[in-house]
Amino acid sequence: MAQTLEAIKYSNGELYVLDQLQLPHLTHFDKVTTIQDGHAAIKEMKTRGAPAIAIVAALSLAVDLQNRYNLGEFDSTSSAVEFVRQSLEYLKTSRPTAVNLFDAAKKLWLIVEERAKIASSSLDIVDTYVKAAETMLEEDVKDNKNIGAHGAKFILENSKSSKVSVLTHCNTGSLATAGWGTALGIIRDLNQSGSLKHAYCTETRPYNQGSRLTAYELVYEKIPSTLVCDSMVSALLRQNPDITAIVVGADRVAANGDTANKIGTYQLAITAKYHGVHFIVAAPSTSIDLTTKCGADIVIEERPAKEVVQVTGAIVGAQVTSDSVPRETVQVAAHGINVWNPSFDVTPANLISCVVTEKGAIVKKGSDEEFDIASFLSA
Ligand SMILES: CSC[C@@H](O)[C@@H](O)C(=O)COP(=O)(O)O
Repeated sequence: MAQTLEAIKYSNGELYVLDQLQLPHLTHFDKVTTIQDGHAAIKEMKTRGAPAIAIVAALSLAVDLQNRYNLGEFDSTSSAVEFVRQSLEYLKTSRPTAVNLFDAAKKLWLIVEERAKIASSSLDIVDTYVKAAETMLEEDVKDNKNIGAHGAKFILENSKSSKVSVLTHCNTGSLATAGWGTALGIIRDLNQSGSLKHAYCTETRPYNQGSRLTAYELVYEKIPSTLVCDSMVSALLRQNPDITAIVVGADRVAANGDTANKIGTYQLAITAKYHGVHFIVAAPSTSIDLTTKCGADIVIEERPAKEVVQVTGAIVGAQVTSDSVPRETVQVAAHGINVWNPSFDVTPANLISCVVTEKGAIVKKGSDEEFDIASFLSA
């Protein structure tokens, strides 16, 4: 089986981030040396996907801190601590919806704040922060593999057939995480065990994470798969009773199970319910925000109108080299039309069959058919 793709390369204090705006045409890594580079990569969506956003933010501060320490910029322990605090606040302003970034910033700050009570030098603070950020990178791949295994088990246990077809939305794979992926990790797991009949991925308008990124991952790993436009899913489910489940990721799961994910997820959940197809949310527990009671409290990012009215792609037939692919941006909508471009929507918990985390599959219990996520996580 082919190696999974990599979006984040980090070693010896150096960070390179795959520029996903160039995919699927060109593999180009940008070197990230400052928190400003990390912030821009996230805001411009060169790197995206809830777990990857958190990890790139955390590691951009790790490299920035080390560089500043080597240049002698911290004259005291408290100056290093203050730099960490301000940098985490700044990184949190890059994108608002995915909770993983806020969760990571909170955990990293708590570790540094605790260490600051006994640290005798700025180096101690730098080392403590860097180690904590590196641990997040390592943990994410482990968590994704567990999500993949739990999700595949849930689907197979709830299917009449030993080989299943599934549909996914947006990109939740190696490109959206430190590796392997969440919802796409479930597809990988099913494929690896010979239990996947076919995977379908949506285009995921307007930003096309499905056709540009998920399709790229599926083709790269030779997973049997088909791309459909977002508007084709209901027709596909009606025509193809083999599709057992729709699996999606999450940017934030509220305490009651309401889930913010890529725009278009909600309509998939409605059609899944109508067609009797399992609707599965796959996410690390770091995507669960128990402080947000329900979906109405989740801040939904709105993106620029140009992402809807324009399309950028490689020019068909143009001369391609290993480091450049001629690309063109064209206007596809009528000039002057008003645009609404929310990047995410909220799927109510009552449309979700199960939330799969690295700790297992959370299903609804009792006659009121509600998730008890807090008890599951604390068990
Ligand atoms: C494992 S990634 C989960 C989600 O972050 C994913 O489904 C998604 O909505 C990504 O949105 P994006 O705008 O590309 O960052």
